[in-house]
Amino acid sequence: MRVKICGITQPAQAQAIAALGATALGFICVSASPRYITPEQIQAILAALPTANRPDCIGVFANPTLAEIATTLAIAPLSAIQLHGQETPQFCQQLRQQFPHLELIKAFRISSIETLAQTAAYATVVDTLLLDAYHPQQLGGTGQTLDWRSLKSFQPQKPWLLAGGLNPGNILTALQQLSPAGIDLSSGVERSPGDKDLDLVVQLFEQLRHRA
Ligand SMILES: O=C(O)c1ccccc1N[C@@H]1O[C@H](COP(=O)(O)O)[C@@H](O)[C@H]1O
Repeated sequence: MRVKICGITQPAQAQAIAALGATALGFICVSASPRYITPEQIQAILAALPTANRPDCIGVFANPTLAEIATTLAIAPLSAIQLHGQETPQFCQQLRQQFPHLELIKAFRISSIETLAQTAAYATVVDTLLLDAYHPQQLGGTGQTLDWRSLKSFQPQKPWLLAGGLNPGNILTALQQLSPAGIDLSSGVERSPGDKDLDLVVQLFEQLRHRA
């Protein structure tokens, strides 16, 4: 299972989290977020990571322009882009055409079970879907959980990642109910926004080992 730790801001924490077993690291490219880092800061983190068994490096954007993504990629060679705003399938298609080597992840902030239907329109234009909890004022990193039971019937045509308020204390409960291709954690493994708590990341992987 993929394990993405998001909201990384420090090279040493990125190295430690990769060594603990994270398969993906997320970098927040949304300037309004307290976890925002510049393309230059991302570049410094990528340079600190080992080249062998390197985790996927994912830039998280919300309603970006193609030019903004291109500028970021020119500085920081990310392997994937996560779109966390109201990006259309047409925009995803354009992004895919411009950057065919990138994994495209489309995030959906789910306010009700009915909103899951919108994911179908993206199945052919992205590689991976991601479900996060809805918050009226914040785009992400909210610490709010989804109603996992209501997602049991979610069987999309693409692999999907579960996000939203996951932490070492609730991850096994979530995974008893759902079988996503991966999980995505941010505020549930940090001391303050962008400052990851390595003890909590260790606890997360201990919990995941119990499941195996
Ligand atoms: O983390 C942020 O600050 C953020 C800002 C803008 C868009 C997305 C953001 N984070 C994403 O939120 C989810 C889960 O967060 P949490 O575990 O509930 O704290 C994750 O997909 C992050 O990529």
